[in-house]
Amino acid sequence: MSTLPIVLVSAVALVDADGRVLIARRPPGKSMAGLWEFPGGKVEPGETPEAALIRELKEELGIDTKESCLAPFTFASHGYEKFHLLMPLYVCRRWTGNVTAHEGQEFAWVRPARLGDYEMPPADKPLVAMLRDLL
Ligand SMILES: Nc1nc2c([nH]c(=O)n2[C@H]2C[C@H](O)[C@@H](COP(=O)(O)OP(=O)(O)OP(=O)(O)O)O2)c(=O)[nH]1
Repeated sequence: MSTLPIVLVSAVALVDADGRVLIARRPPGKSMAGLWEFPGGKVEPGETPEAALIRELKEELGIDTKESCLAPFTFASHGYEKFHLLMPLYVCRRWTGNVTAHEGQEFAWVRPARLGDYEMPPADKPLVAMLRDLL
């Protein structure tokens, strides 16, 4: 049996009016630097996954959304070497403010069919397939 800690990370596919999805590039110095990911981050103790996302979207992108605008879509359950990632993925089509790189990150708005052109963490592969087929 694995004794790896389970790390809960909330992530979101922000979808714009043209049906494109926002991905962000992991900055140098972090684990998996240079890979593209869905915005989000670790859920802190005492926080709900939705509250974590609302917080991260404000911190990372400078946008505001609310819980009722976060629709559960699917999740990733992936064994990394040092931890097991459990990552709910929400879809969000309504927010206020303009997406701006608050933490110096690079962004891309991408059609679901083109997400495969961007290198993403292994946990994200099944998520990309689901977005491509179901979004
Ligand atoms: N936000 C986000 N994280 C992802 C995705 N796919 C994936 O494997 N992860 C992993 C990368 C990190 O290990 C973790 C998110 O942690 P984080 O972004 O909040 O924190 P971090 O980079 O400072 O953490 P660390 O891994 O450098 O310790 O989840 C994704 O699509 N979006």
